[in-house]
Amino acid sequence: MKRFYAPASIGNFCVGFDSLGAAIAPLDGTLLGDVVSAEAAEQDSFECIGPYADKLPSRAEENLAYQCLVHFREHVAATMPGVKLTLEKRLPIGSGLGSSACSVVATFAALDAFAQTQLSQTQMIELMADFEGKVSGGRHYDNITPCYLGGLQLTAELIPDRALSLPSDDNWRLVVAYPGFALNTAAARAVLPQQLATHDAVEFAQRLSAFTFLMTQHQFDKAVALMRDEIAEPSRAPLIKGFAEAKQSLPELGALMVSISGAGPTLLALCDNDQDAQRCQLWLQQHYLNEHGFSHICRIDPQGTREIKEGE
Ligand SMILES: Nc1ncnc2c1ncn2[C@@H]1O[C@H](COP(=O)(O)OP(=O)(O)OP(=O)(O)O)[C@@H](O)[C@H]1O
Ligand SMILES: N[C@@H](CCO)C(=O)O
Repeated sequence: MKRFYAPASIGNFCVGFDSLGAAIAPLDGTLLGDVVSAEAAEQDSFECIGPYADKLPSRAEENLAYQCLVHFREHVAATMPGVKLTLEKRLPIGSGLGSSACSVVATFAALDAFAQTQLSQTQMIELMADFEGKVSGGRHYDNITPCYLGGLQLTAELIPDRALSLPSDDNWRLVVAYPGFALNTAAARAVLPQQLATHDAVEFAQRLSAFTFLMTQHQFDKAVALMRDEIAEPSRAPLIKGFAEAKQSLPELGALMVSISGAGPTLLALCDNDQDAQRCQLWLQQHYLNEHGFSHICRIDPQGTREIKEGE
């Protein structure tokens, strides 16, 4: 049996709309992501279990993981033996934590290992991005690539091998708070501006290129000081109850930057020490989460998708 874990990720990472993303790992060791297993069977079958399984369509045909299996058999490994695919859905849907990417990445990683197809990194990322594009209303790589490869990734079709891995500060504490309601990614993309003024496009390019350069130079404080999202946040913030208040309150508690994770509604607060992160987390627990929400203090997950043992 092949069993793979794919971690949650933060799309956009504030300054890199559709182009920058980070895989995350809670400091307390919680597996914040989906798990997929592939085991030999007489014929193909699919099961979806786990805490968020009941939030997905009940028909296998509508589940992305099953769609990935059908595609893999038809287009990649026609002679693969029969497989029982099980998705353990551990991330909420429409969370801004790359939930669909997690299922897609874990499924293709498990199938590639099960069928011993040994696809290249680029082939895998392209397969995965096709499926992400199907549901989110746009083909973007910023959840797929960090989820698959780990780390902080500058990622796009025009980038060699689709990904450039950036260093990050070991002191960073990423406080993520999922408020407990869903925001559909396609809906959150529909409110984005259709066009950018030349000045805004130039400033976006300047900000992302300076951020990237400073990160490669390990000048993390200067890089963080540049972090602003003027592309997506202005039009998405009104869709997220409580975001504006959090953005105002958290810097006083030590957050160096407050932004929307991916398409939202998960909020990201960046701190550089545990005490500030704990203060921000407490505020978010008290003011941002409903009874279905959760929060974690995370670091960047350097590993990305990986094989795990049964029971892990
Ligand atoms: N295995 C799956 N995981 C997640 N979504 C799935 C899956 N299978 C089917 N879907 C459907 O795909 C859509 C995913 O919606 P959306 O893109 O908003 O969510 P998301 O990827 O979870 O968002 P985010 O990237 O912000 O976490 C939903 O309609 C959901 O029902
Ligand atoms: N870059 C994508 C991420 C979706 O999680 C967006 O912001 O729409």
